[in-house]
Amino acid sequence: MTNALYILSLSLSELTKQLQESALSPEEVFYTYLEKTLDVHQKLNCCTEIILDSFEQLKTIGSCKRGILYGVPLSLKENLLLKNHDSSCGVVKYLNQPADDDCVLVKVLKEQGAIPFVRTNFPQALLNYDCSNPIYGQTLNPHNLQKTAGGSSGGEAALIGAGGSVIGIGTDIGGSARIPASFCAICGFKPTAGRLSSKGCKSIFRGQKTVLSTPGPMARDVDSLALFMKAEICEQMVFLDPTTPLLPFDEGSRNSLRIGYFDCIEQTPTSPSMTRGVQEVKALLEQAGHTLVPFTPVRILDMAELMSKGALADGGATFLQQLEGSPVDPVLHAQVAMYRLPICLRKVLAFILKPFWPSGARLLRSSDCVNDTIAQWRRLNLDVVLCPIIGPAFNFCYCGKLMSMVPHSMTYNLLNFCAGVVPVSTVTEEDERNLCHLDKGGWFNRVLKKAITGGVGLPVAVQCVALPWHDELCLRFMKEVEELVKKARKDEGANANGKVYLIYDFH
Ligand SMILES: CCCCCCCCCCCCCCCCCC(=O)NCCO
Repeated sequence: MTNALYILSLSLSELTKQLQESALSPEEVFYTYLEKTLDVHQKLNCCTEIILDSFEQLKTIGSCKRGILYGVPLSLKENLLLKNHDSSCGVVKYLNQPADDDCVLVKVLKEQGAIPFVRTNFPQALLNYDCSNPIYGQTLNPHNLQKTAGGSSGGEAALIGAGGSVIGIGTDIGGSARIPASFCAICGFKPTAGRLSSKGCKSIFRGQKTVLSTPGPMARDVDSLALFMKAEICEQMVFLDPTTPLLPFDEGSRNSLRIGYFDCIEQTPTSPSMTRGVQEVKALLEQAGHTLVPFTPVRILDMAELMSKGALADGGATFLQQLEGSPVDPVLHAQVAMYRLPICLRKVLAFILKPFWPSGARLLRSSDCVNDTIAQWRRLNLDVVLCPIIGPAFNFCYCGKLMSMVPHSMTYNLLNFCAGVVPVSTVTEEDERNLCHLDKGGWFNRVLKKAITGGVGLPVAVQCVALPWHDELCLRFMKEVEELVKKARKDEGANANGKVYLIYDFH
């Protein structure tokens, strides 16, 4: 194995150990990843710029030798502010407005010895889970170039999934760190909003508090996500952003868990492979001695309504305003067409739709989704929940037509629970044959069928959820899932039946 292949094969924990012990130098690690990133970008169009300041940072990195991430090259989604760089969010009017300062997360990571070296792609205006915009174009999926990488942190997921970065940061208001992780076979984590600083994470809306956005790490394995959280959660973060809690990262230990599970949710399209992923992981968890309890998400239709009316309380007016002067990317056409409908026409449509699609037509009602959900967890005495995540990777331009799938991920932004995604399997021929069941389930199911047709071999992931501020527990649960899947793969004879996904094969 060449030195480059060796470096690229190391997990984040192994890499940091080798750097701290001087078995590898920051220079050889940096240039190895830079070369790989350039190669991956040529194929996938996942990057927006190489951060030239990183070459300067590399020269003085020795002063950060005691940092947790000393010498580790790091990738960043473009909406994370970086001093003297634009964060366009794919919108023309944000071009040529360089930031005055780095965002807090980047400042802390630099102190911890990490070297941000590349910025990554996203969908225009960030409120979509595809990955294309008129400035940087479409990002492709590393496992099938005919599919999207997902979004909105799709550039991160594609780059990490193809081996061009060992750790990166995405942002997530509706699934944007988790959905592309699912599409690209990596792990993505949405912490409880507020646990990590959001200061300097640019969004297209300001002041929207109903559905909370948060930055979150993305990497090839769960340990890397945990190491990232450990590096960020420190006194300096609280000093730079006192809105974050003085809550040290607790590595803890893994005990037997009581796990709620469900493999589909009402009125929300779910693909056969997403359902199978949950069922297979449920069986593995039971065999390992955990207790699995059926769980029905409470008031999901109320929540879907709150998501839509919270994230777009003005009916999409601000969203359209921000796009003024920009060409609109094709991934947004379905959404923009809806936001442009006059309010009176929407009301008429809602009236007509009500008997056929009540959830899409109901008026906002008051409800207490957070406390109802917590009460349900307490009644069942749950530690965590296992559930599906949107996937497998879609054909281009279908994400905007399938906003009806967003409750799979956005529910946990609305509730402000923490949630993460772990790849567990690949799409089988049988999953593909089972797509015929989607013909029966209404218009959205038929669109989903078109979106995911031709997906054999693509990654399948599951979602792990925990209560607010239980980020460490969520990560420990994700780690348990990851380890059980790896062990099952070995036991079943190295993927002989095509069921268990070979996590590292793609890298
Ligand atoms: C049964 C019908 C349910 C419809 C629910 C519709 C909710 C629509 C909410 C508006 C669209 C949100 C898309 C979110 C995609 C992910 C975006 C994201 O996380 N971006 C990160 C920004 O930092």
